[in-house]
Amino acid sequence: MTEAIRIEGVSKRFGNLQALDKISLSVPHGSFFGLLGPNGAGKTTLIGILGGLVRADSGNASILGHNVMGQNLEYKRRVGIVPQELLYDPFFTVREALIFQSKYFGLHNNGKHVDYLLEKLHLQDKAKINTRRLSGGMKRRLMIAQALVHSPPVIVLDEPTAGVDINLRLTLWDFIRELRADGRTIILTTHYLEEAEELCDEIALMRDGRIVAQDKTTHLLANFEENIRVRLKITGSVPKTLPPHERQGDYAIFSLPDCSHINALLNTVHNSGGTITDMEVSRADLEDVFIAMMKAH
Ligand SMILES: Nc1ncnc2c1ncn2[C@@H]1O[C@H](COP(=O)(O)OP(=O)(O)OP(=O)(O)O)[C@@H](O)[C@H]1O
Repeated sequence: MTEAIRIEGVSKRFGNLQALDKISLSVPHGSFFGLLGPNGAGKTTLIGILGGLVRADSGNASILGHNVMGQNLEYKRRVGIVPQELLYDPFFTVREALIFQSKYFGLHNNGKHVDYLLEKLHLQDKAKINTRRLSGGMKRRLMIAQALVHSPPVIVLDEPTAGVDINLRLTLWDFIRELRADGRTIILTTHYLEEAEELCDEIALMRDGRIVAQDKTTHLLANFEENIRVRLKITGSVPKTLPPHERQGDYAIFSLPDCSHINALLNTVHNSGGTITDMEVSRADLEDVFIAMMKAH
């Protein structure tokens, strides 16, 4: 598989703050890639470098083989970036803004594609409204449409669902999945980890300007050592020799490597005269992996 994005040893300082520290990352073309990390990890700075908005101090980055750091702006045709902040031009209607954006790319007859984007992003009935009059969620949809006017093969979405209601979030993901099925590469940052777990086939976890893990989502979950979570409510005599656990009110929470350890746990409770009055078993999710990784680094 070719690489949609290649980042090699990219560093960026803001004054005393090392926002990015020799980041290297490879995003396969055609993948749905999640870039996750706590506030301030450096995700937006890295995306800014890919979009030519932030100048790296050192390192290299390319999109589909086109360097993003030199004078050649050819890479801009290959990528559509949806930034986190709501940026819009208050002088245009929604449709005018998209037609205008198309012209930046030399697309002078882009009306059909603009109408397609308006429909897919549920903005048709807002087409003739001034962008100032859009709600926050609608402005975000307009920004997504703006990033797609030139049908870029690589799409970078920095928290696209922040401030978007649940119905729209679902339709938005359907649309993004369609784009992906069409062969595009999607790079996503989000703080909704269940969203990342469902959508992304590969994930990089960032912290303090560094990548602390990068793997297929299924591998990250399968290799997590505390894969099974058992929540028990024990009444009667609570055994003194319980394996390590956390307390949550009346419940004891156990993290086990796999299901084969459940029997031994239940036997320990039973043999000491304890009674289990409630039990819940769940698999670790991306949030558990994320929290454990952040603690470890
Ligand atoms: N222009 C700037 N000047 C100074 N510091 C900056 C600038 N841009 C970002 N930073 C700092 O760099 C660090 C990384 O910020 P960045 O926005 O890349 O993080 P992030 O992972 O996108 O966070 P969030 O999840 O909150 O969006 C932060 O400590 C931030 O305060």
